[in-house]
Amino acid sequence: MDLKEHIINLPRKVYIGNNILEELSTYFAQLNLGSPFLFVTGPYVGKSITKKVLESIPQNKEFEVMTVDNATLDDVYNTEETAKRIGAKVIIGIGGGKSIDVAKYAAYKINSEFMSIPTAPSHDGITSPFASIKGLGKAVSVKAKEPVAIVSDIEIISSAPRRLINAGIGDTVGKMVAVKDWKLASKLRGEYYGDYTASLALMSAKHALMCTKIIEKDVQSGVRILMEALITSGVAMGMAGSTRPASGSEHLFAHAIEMMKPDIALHGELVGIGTIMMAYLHGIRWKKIKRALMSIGFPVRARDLGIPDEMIVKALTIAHSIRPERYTILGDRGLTWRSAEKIAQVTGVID
Ligand SMILES: NC(=O)C1=CN([C@@H]2O[C@H](COP(=O)(O)OP(=O)(O)OC[C@H]3O[C@@H](n4cnc5c(N)ncnc54)[C@H](OP(=O)(O)O)[C@@H]3O)[C@@H](O)[C@H]2O)C=CC1
Ligand SMILES: O=C(CO)COP(=O)(O)O
Ligand SMILES: [Zn+2]
Repeated sequence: MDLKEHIINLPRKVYIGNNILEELSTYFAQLNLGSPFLFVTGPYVGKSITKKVLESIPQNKEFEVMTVDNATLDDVYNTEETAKRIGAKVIIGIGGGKSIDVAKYAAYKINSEFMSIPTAPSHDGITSPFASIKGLGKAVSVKAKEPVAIVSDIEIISSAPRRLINAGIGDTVGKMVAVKDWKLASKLRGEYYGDYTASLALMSAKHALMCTKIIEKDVQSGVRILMEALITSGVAMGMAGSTRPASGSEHLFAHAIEMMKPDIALHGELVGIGTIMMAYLHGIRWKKIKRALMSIGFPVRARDLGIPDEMIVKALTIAHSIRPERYTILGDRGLTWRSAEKIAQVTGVID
């Protein structure tokens, strides 16, 4: 048994409920977090949700707000500089995955606290200690800071556009494939397989499937289940000390598309499509996953997202090379053009 030191950093508190963003100052006090605070937000969320949140911060607390358009190294650098200039004690990401990742990585760089305030349930970076930053020379996420707390206001999150909610379901069902890939790597390569963290990731995927049955009738209940699933998946990554439980071949496909055409679709949308195809390769119930996604209006065809068929096939053929150290069903040599085309056609992703 490998008894090497393994340190797990987890969030101290998860606040979840309706209209709880008004309580932010109370949470700062409960967590003993001093000001100045630096809020990192996006252009849309900044003008709407963040503006409202700031109204509830007491006048004696110092804070500054930064707006980031993207999650690039430049955005991180600007955030770091601002945080140093104002002596920020906490960097707070408020918005979608990009704002949260910039805040998370900047906090890691300057060793300040990081707080996560998601405004959409579109990804599982909400709790994870990893960040996806463009410009680091990697398509995949890197180690960053775990959140001291997560504040999940279900009222706000469930009002996010349906596309963002569906993307979160796509990111989460992907764990079914990710865990299969991990098990395979353990069998074929002797890689360490963490049963406990794999179970957590799998449970989050099952909850995402459950969410597809509820969300049409009751958005708030569906989103609450989804948020718990996203938080659980993030915790699984934190415990594993790697994104292994949450990212396998389905993510490699998504990263391959993102490399070729950044921002062509939401992260979770690409992961959802990747999940259907990789579940087919693994011989697991890909039709059930596809049906569940279709039932919520999730874009399951390349053309629904405006992605050319050739790009899907190309992504399938290069996906294995993105993170060669993480063995998946794609193997070391990847798929041939013909087999990739067939997989995409059989699963109905392309015509
Ligand atoms: N760290 C990790 O482990 C993980 C990181 N990721 C990363 O996260 C990113 C994907 O996150 P995602 O959220 O999909 O994309 P974005 O952060 O790009 O957000 C998509 C859009 O949704 C908007 N938005 C957010 N909340 C609301 C709301 N309540 N109402 C209306 N619009 C809203 C954002 O506005 P605005 O313009 O104001 O930002 C943005 O325009 C990728 O960069 C991906 O790599 C994904 C999974 C895991
Ligand atoms: O998106 C992620 C988990 O959902 C992170 O995965 P990567 O480590 O592949 O970037
Ligand atoms: Zn993901």
